[in-house]
Amino acid sequence: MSEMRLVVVGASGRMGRMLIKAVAETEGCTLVGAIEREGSPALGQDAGLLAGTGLLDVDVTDDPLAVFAQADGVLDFTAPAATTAFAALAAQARIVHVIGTTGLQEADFTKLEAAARHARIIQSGNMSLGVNLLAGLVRKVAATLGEDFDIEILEMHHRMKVDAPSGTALLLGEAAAEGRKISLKERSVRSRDGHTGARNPGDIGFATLRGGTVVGEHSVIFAGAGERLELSHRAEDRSIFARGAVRAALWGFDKKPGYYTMANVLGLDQL
Ligand SMILES: NC(=O)C1=CN([C@@H]2O[C@H](COP(=O)(O)OP(=O)(O)OC[C@H]3O[C@@H](n4cnc5c(N)ncnc54)[C@H](O)[C@@H]3O)[C@@H](O)[C@H]2O)C=CC1
Ligand SMILES: O=C(O)C1=N[C@H](C(=O)O)C[C@H](O)C1
Repeated sequence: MSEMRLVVVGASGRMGRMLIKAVAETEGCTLVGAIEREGSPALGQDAGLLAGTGLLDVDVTDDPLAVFAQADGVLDFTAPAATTAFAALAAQARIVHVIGTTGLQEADFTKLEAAARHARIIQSGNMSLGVNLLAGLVRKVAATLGEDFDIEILEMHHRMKVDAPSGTALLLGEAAAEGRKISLKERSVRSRDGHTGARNPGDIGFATLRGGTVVGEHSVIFAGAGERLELSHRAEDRSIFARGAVRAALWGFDKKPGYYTMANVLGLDQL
């Protein structure tokens, strides 16, 4: 099979630079484009120099249409409005679109599902092996323990993160809700303040911490009477997400158009 030609969008972001490096270091793929938003100071710079890998002879541009036409896949860790626009372009170009962007709302997911009629969309709030394995464990524990164990999800991220709860916290909440056979939308409690009254049995609570340079920490707490079980993941380096995204793109290369997740890529969908 020929080398997969990949584009990184959001090239100068924290994840964008990690993705450029991961593509450059992975066999079987090659970087053919790097996209940034209009007005970004990174425009015109060499993507490799930007990412600290050495010259790659790929200039950062703000013209995705021309670049997607020459590519097999796009790696996208940007922002919801950008991601839905890139999905439409990926559908037009019939390519793989790996989406790590979080903070997506229902209307955004509807657009991504429409794009998945022609693109191979692989979307996940967390591209690491550890978190996707954790989600499987959470689903099993939630199914095993009854409603007398309260589920609370705690996350901490760096001070620059703009969305809450994190995509990972929501992914873990969905796994817990699936295990319990309830709807997360109906049972999630996103914040508490003031006289809230006692906790409703069966709710799934979320708590968010932000500060410093924390890459990403998540705990799912099952709190019962007299005992507590905690399942946790700590990301120590953003490269785990970037390597996961490149692995997802390579996995998607020979797949049919559709909407896939990291659990499909990692073969954890039956867990
Ligand atoms: N699913 C996962 O495993 C992970 C997801 N993320 C998510 O990825 C996203 C980005 O995170 P960071 O890299 O930390 O943020 P960042 O703010 O450092 O990077 C985002 C980049 O996207 C660019 N961008 C925004 N709109 C654009 C457009 N229309 N065209 C081209 N570029 C555009 C920005 O200029 C910026 O350089 C967030 O939603 C974050 O939560 C982050 C890490 C792991
Ligand atoms: O913004 C981040 O940094 C991260 N975002 C993802 C999320 O929202 O869960 C994944 C990871 O935890 C880092």
